[in-house]
Amino acid sequence: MQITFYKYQGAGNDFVLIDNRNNELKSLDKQTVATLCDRRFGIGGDGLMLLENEAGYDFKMVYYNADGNEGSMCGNGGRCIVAFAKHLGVITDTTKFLATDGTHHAKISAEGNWVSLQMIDVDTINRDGEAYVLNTGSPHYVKLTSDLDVKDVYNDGYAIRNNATYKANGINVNFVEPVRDEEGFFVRTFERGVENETYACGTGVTAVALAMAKHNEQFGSISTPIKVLGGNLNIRFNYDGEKFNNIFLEGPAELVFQGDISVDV
Ligand SMILES: N[C@@H](CCC[C@H](N)C(=O)O)C(=O)O
Repeated sequence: MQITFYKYQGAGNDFVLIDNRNNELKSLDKQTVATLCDRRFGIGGDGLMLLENEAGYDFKMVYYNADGNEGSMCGNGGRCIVAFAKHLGVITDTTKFLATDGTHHAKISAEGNWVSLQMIDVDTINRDGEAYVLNTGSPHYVKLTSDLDVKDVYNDGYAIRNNATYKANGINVNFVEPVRDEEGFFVRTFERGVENETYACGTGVTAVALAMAKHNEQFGSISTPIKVLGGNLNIRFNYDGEKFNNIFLEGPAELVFQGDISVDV
């Protein structure tokens, strides 16, 4: 069967998007998703999303990681699917959609390339040694480090993601360093499901911003700029010393190209 796909990127985290409102794709098997996301044998992407109809919502986001498994929440994917929904005419400038972790509200700029996405509230941050472990829609490990620009993120991230604690369910591993002479942080992430470093991870930078507020005992209404390999993101939230709410992940979401490809379904 021939399908039309759209390739989006948000700060270099890239995705294949498909409009499945007519439910033409009844199911996508693991191998088909992995091949579509393959950078040599397919379109290429860190993940694949289906935009589907859902009663009571503007749309539903169905997210697969590049390895073909259905993933948990993807923050940059969420921002990209909002831009896609605007491109399709499903929404105008605000939206309420359903994802695997629940309801999300978002706003998109008039030009359609800047998305502010509300993330789930967070009330638990655990420790694993010096690292912080929390769930922002996907599970994240956050570790402060130095010399992040030359760090071996692939090997160090792989070792943590595959250690005895995390191997079975996996975890996304974020390394973070404060930016010198500027506000905010530089973050590099080894992503579960891609099983490699990506250029950005939205739920990851959200986890970093919350963990760093706890680490630095910063309370109230907070805005945290974060640099990643693929650009700049910003996280806004409230922290009362126990719970984090009104969490917004903000950044670019751009259509790169579109095309047709044949898939076995
Ligand atoms: N790139 C994503 C994270 C996607 C989910 C993740 N790989 C997982 O299933 O653990 C983001 O922007 O949040």
